[in-house]
Amino acid sequence: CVLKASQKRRPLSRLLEQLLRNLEKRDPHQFFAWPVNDNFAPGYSDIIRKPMDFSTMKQKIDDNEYKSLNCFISDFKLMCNNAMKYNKAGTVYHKAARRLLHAGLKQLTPQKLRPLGNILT
Ligand SMILES: COc1ccc(C(=O)NC2CCC2)cc1-c1cc(C(C)=O)n2cccnc12
Repeated sequence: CVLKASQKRRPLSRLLEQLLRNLEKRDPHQFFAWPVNDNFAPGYSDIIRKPMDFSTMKQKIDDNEYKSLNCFISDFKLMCNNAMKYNKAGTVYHKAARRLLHAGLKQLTPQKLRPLGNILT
C-alpha cells in the first residue's frame, strides 16, 4: 500500500527514533522516561534551567525539531548532566545518569553509526 504523507518518516527521524529506543533500554527504572516532577525533586526547576527527558526527545523527533544527530546527542547529554547536577554523587539517580551517559555515548560513536550509511552527512 502507498504510505500516506503523514506516515512517511524522514530518514533522520527514523534513525533518531531507533537510537532513542536503544537509549531507553538503558533506563530500566524509567527515571529518565518523563520530566522530573518538582514534588519528588524539591527545587528541581530552580536548579535545572533546561529540563530534558526521553518523552520530550520523542516529541521533538515527531515535531521534526532535530535538524541533526548532534542536536539529538546534545539533548541526551543535557538530560544526563541535569541528573548529575541536581542529584548528589552516590544517589541512585546520579549513578543511573552516569551509567546511562556512558552506555549511550558508546552507542553513538561514529564506528557504531557508520553502518547506517550516509544519512548522517
Ligand atoms: C521521571 O522521574 C522519576 C520517575 C520515577 C522515579 C522513581 O520511581 N523513583 C523511585 C526509586 C526510589 C523511588 C524517580 C524519578 C526521578 C528521576 C530523577 C532525575 C532524573 O533526576 N529524580 C530526581 C529526584 C527524584 N526522583 C527522580
